[in-house]
Formats: sequence, structure tokens, C-alpha cells
Amino acid sequence: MGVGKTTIGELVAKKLYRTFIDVDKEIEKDFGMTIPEIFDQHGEPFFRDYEKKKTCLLAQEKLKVLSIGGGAFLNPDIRKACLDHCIVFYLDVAWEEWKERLNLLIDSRPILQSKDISEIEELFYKRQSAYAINHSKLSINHRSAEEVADFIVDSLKYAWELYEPNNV
Ligand SMILES: Nc1ncnc2c1ncn2[C@@H]1O[C@H](COP(=O)(O)OP(=O)(O)OP(=O)(O)O)[C@@H](O)[C@H]1O
Ligand SMILES: O=C(O)C1=C[C@@H](O)[C@@H](O)[C@H](O)C1
Ligand SMILES: [Mg+2]
Repeated sequence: MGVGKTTIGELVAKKLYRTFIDVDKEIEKDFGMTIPEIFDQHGEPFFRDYEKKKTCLLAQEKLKVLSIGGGAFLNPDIRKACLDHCIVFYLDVAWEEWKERLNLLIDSRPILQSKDISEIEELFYKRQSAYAINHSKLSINHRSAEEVADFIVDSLKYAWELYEPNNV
């Protein structure tokens, strides 16, 4: 959560001339409400169920850059849909760096609200085993969003050249 998927995903899509889809924003459009409002009015289980359906559907779109919600990958159906249909990048950040961003996140991420710092730290580490299932892991520590986006684009281009060496 809040590692930079939306920010970096948007940059990657621009650099690759691909359409960008942010699942959280699509859900907000569907309901005409913000994520905190959906949590507030319908509760987290309702949000998670809708997030599962929406993400599994959007993961099947071709030639797009998709940014999923911070808690989405904890769901095994979402993991399977993403791993089957997409190239999954895990943006890894150290707790020490991420916790400095908390003030930017707290108002818009209902899952952080009503938790103290030790509960937030516990949640941070608890999620890592699910995030560890991916196609490519990269550390974003001390890197700007632009640097991470360039790295992702370069690694994809390199892989495509290896896959189709005559098509450069
Ligand atoms: N590499 C970076 N360095 C510093 N700050 C960053 C970086 N990438 C993103 N940010 C900032 O961190 C905050 C969260 O970014 P963003 O919304 O892109 O995260 P996210 O992973 O999409 O979050 P969520 O899991 O809730 O969807 C924003 O304020 C953004 O400007
Ligand atoms: O990490 C999470 O559980 C969440 C992250 C956001 O992207 C939103 O999907 C929502 O706030 C839940
Ligand atoms: Mg996001």
C-alpha cells in the first residue's frame, strides 16, 4: 500500500504508449464514491468482494498497464488472475522508508485508520508473504518514481528483445 503503484504505473504506461488502468479509480468510478466512502457505507468485506471481481476482470485486458489496490494481492483469486494474465512487478520498500510516507496516506487509506504505529508495522510485514509471489521484484528504496518507471520499461524492453531478437 502506498508504495507508488499508481504513480509509477501511470509513468510506465506513458513511456510504453499503453493505456493505464488503476483498479481503485475504476472502483471509485463504478460507485461514484471515494474508497474511504465505500468502506464507510458498505464495509471492507463488500469492498474486497467487488475488488476481487473487478481486478480479475481487468487483469485479462491485453496490452495495458494495471495498478491494483494495495491489499488486492492478498486474495488468492486476484493473485492467480494477475500471475496467469499479466507480468507482475512487486515494488518493494523498506519499513523505515515507507513509514515516512504515512502522513501522505492516512486520510485516503481506510485500512490505516484507527491503527497505531505498531499495528501498521505488523500489517506491513504480514503482507509481505503474499507480495513475494510475483514475476519480478524491485526495490524502490531511495528511488524516484521516474527512476523506477524507467527501470521497469528497460527491463521489459530487454526481455522483449531476448524473446524476439530480430524484432528490435
Ligand atoms: N518513488 C517514490 N518516492 C517518494 N514518494 C513516492 C514515490 N512513489 C510514489 N510516491 C508518493 O507516495 C504516495 C503514494 O503513491 P501511490 O498512490 O502511487 O501509491 P500506491 O501504491 O498506488 O497506493 P495504493 O496501494 O493505496 O494504491 C503518493 O503521495 C506519491 O506521490
Ligand atoms: O492496502 C489496502 O488494503 C488498500 C489500498 C488501497 O489501494 C485501496 O484499495 C484501499 O484503500 C485498500
Ligand atoms: Mg494506487
